[in-house]
Amino acid sequence: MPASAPPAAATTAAAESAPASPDSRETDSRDTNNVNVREFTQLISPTELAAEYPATAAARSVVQSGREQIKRVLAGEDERLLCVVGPCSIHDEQAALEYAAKLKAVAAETEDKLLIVMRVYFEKPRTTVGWKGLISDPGLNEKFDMAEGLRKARRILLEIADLGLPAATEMLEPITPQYIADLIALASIGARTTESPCHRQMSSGLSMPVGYKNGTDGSLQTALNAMTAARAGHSFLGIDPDGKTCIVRSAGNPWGHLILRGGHNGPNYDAESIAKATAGLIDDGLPPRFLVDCSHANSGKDPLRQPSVWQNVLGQRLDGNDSIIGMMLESNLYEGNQSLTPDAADLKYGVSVTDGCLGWEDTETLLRETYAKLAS
Ligand SMILES: O=C[C@H](O)[C@H](O)COP(=O)(O)O
Ligand SMILES: C=C(OP(=O)(O)O)C(=O)O
Repeated sequence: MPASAPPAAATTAAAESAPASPDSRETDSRDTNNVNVREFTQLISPTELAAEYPATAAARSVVQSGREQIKRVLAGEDERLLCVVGPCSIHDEQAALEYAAKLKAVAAETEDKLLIVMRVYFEKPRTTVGWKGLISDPGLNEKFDMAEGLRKARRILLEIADLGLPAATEMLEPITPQYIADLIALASIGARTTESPCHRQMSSGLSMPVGYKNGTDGSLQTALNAMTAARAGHSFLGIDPDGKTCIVRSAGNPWGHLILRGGHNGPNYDAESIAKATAGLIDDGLPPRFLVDCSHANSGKDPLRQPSVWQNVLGQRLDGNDSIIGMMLESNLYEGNQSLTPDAADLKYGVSVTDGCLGWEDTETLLRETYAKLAS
């Protein structure tokens, strides 16, 4: 400490004996609050965003009908196979819409046996660090223009709904649903957040069915507990449509379901794991019907292994196991994945920037083969 600086103890004694002025109170608060925050940036409210991109009657009808069809599959009242298919993450509007148009064509031709819902994932939960998705960083340039990210997400969802395709997404930030949930037919809570009380509470108020991945460690009970928790009503902190912080009082969401995605110890789509999941659901008083994610730890993150996982699970279903109500597939226009580039304009078109995906041609073949097997 320089010789001219006052001794700290003296400063403290003076501060203790003198009444605090408004200025010193402000200084005190700055010393202890938001120490590691660099900036707050106000965001457009959900109501304002919806006014910019209103849900058309046609889009609302696709979402409503998608939710109802999914609920019937979950309830065991509709025997079609629920196929949640699409990119690991959306980063390019044009590619997302090209993909959606292709998927819609297959969905229309196979709809008597398959209920196809497109993965339209805008929020990526990272194991450590990495691009967190289009809502967080729409420019893929670490500028984090989240107002623009939310705009893009809403616009893409509207365009996909206008094509007549229901959309599925992961709900990661508990703030996000107020901005886009009216356009989502199916939500999921990821393996990294299934154990989080905040996400369970959020799910209890969501308007659509919600799938819970098993934990990254493979833990089934984490997802079963999430289902039980989210079926109950909760009171929790959130935002309202005007973007004001508020107490949210939810009614509980009865449409929770399990998604098996494998774990650190390996896959969990084999017959023994499927039987264990069915028994676990029954033991916990939960409906014994679930999805299998053919990607992530079930494919060892090798996108080209997804078709064999899919065929295996489909085989179990064809053999009579109707606990399996559907599958999830990570698929994009083109196979594989790529690293981010300093300029997003240099990215390859239609290739994932997160997990590797199956390419469109193989995806279409898989869906059509599946249809043929179910129809025969
Ligand atoms: O589905 C996407 C990824 O598996 C998830 O976001 C985790 O990715 P990471 O382990 O590369 O961070
Ligand atoms: C992140 C995802 O999966 P998981 O939570 O299973 O890792 C995902 O499906 O995009």
